[in-house]
Amino acid sequence: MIEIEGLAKDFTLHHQGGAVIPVMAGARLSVEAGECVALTGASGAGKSTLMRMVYGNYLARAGRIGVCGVDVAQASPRDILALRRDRLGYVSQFLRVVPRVPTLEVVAEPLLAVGEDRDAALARARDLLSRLNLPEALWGLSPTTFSGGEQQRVNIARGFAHPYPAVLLDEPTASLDPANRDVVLTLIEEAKARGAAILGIFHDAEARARVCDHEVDVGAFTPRTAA
Ligand SMILES: Nc1ncnc2c1ncn2[C@@H]1O[C@H](COP(=O)(O)OP(=O)(O)OP(=O)(O)O)[C@@H](O)[C@H]1O
Repeated sequence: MIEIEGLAKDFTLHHQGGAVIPVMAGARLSVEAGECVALTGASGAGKSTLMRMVYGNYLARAGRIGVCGVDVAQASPRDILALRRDRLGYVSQFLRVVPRVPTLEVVAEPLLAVGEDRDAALARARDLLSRLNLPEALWGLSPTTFSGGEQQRVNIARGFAHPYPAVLLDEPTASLDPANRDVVLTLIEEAKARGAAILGIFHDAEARARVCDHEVDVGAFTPRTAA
């Protein structure tokens, strides 16, 4: 489902004399269907950089990033957008909200994008928002003014609306109370049970112990020259 081999990344600092900083080399990992793999390693080890390469936001210098039959390292922007629509979900810590779009639509949108029936998409959105304890009074409002934790729950509902075969999670329980954290971990378990391959960053060790099958220490891929 997710197969990474020989992945390398340099950052070129164009505003600092073009200095080239090698941050990753020889990265490899695989996530099978129904598995959740946690990226670990010290701050600055490259966890977020690796996730951004898998999602196609950062270009790799070398290597292969196979996601559901697409090599993201080589794919065209159009193929990456199609992959994100149908097969690869991403729950970041922060919601990027389109102004004036009501919460229910924000959550249903990924389902509508793959051609799901509108009533079914809205029903799924309502179900997720109520499981995540977002008050019904907020569903018709844009999430722009919501609290950090409310926005994170809208983002999680949106990320779990469509049953993507591959999912990236960036600290999905970061600003949640224990009850909502438990709901999110249950959503992750349900996604695994339906065969999703999940790659995530979890600073919450208990969450990692509950849902993750393996850990990959990204520090092992830090080039010596950058250490
Ligand atoms: N856009 C960028 N330009 C230059 N260097 C970058 C950029 N993004 C990340 N880096 C560098 O790449 C390295 C890895 O950063 P990254 O954010 O991936 O680490 P991380 O493991 O996610 O850290 P944290 O746990 O603190 O979030 C760091 O040395 C960082 O300074």
